[in-house]
Amino acid sequence: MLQYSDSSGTVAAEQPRRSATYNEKNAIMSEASLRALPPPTPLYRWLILVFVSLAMFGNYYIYDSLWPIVDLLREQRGFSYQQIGWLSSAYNGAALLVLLAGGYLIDRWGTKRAITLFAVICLFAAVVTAWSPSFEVMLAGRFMLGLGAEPLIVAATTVLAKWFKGKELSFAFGINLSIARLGSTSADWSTGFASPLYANWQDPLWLATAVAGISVTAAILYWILERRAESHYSLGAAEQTEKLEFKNLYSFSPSYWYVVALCVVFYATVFPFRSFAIDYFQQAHGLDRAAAGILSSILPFAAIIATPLFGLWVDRVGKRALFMAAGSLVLLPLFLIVTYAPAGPAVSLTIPFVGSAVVPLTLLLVITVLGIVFSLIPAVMWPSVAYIVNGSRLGSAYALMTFCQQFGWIIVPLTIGYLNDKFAAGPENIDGYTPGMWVYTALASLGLYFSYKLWRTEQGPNSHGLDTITTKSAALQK
Ligand SMILES: C[C@H](NC(=O)[C@@H](N)CCCCN)C(=O)O
Repeated sequence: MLQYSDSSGTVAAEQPRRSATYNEKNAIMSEASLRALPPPTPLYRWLILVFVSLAMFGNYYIYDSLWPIVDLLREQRGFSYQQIGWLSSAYNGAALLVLLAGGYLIDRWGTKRAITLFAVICLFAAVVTAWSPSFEVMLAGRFMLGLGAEPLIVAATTVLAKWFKGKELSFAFGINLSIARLGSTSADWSTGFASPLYANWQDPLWLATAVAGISVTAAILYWILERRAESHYSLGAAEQTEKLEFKNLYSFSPSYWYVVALCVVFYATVFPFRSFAIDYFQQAHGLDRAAAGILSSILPFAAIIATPLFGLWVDRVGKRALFMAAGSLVLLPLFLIVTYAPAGPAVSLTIPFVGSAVVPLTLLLVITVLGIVFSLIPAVMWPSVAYIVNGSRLGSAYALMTFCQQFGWIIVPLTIGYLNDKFAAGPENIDGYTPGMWVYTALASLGLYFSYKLWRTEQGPNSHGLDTITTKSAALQK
């Protein structure tokens, strides 16, 4: 009879006839060698982080490579805004399907094989998206991207948890997310450093395919490193990846559901806004593509720097629910300012090796503030779940949150595309973009409502300490 440690650390008896999963076998093998081998060196841990994060870099680049060519797809291939919305939502449709099985596959194959396989799926997705002028083929490519990209993110998180648990886990998550966001930023910057490619819709997508190659290479290097580590270091028993489970949903507390609701409306606002932003800056504000790309890049670029800093700050001062409410409040007026406020004076922006842009001050300020909110809310929201949910159910809680996130994110691009088409949005009719901006504003007000409810709950007897637990208070409790 086999014995293995489950994620809560208890030893369970293996059921007869069920073959051991990859992690179970790994746990048994590492039990035997645990005493003989030294722990991995810090350098080895950080190398693992770099390769897994580079796999994420490619993943985020491919996802965002579509947005700088929205105008070309409309002009050269006659796509409507609604078809652009479908190209965005196809990713989420696939993610909804695969997230149900993702945890199982990662557990079965182990993260080495899973990350490489998902990176290869992303590479194929990039090829299919760039391949043919047919809308249906492109849609299939974006669907395939959802099948690879979202479970790759889950697998990467599993790797970080395994290598950094009890070490610098939050900081490692912050660095991982920053490198991933560099992928989004680079896709926006490609309008500058790769501007000759933007003569047609296809070449920027081939560039994305090349970046997908970086992702696969990084995944293979991670595989080699982790395999070497298994015989040189004691890695401890691998955690089992928790599955998405729909039973016992009711047992999560109201605070958890307020965080999930905030997550749904927050990402349903920011990600679709980014999808249409470069085209919007071109059509409604008269920027050229390179300037629109540079302006759009400020959002993920701000997040690269500010997300880890907000993480460190919040760990020191607590006040997590308050920070989420404050971020939601700041988000609320931004889309209306973009729509109704005067453009203000033109200001010049230069990004070394990328290019320069002259952009209206109002847009620059709004995107910068949006970038700060995009750093603050994710930096506080994702780690907050760990304070609300019991450790043994944390994996399920995150999987469920990511699953719910897709529902908002699938609907909004379709809605914005529909509204832009219905109101004939374009350079001759800038007002046609206004209904879409009101949709973002309505979602942001829901975000404010959910974060206020969370804050109120956390002030009362059912608090989980979101506003009170700090690194200092946690250390005193030990
Ligand atoms: C941490 C969070 N990640 C997600 O929301 C992922 N489910 C999807 C990311 C897709 C980006 N192209 C984030 O990025 O804030």
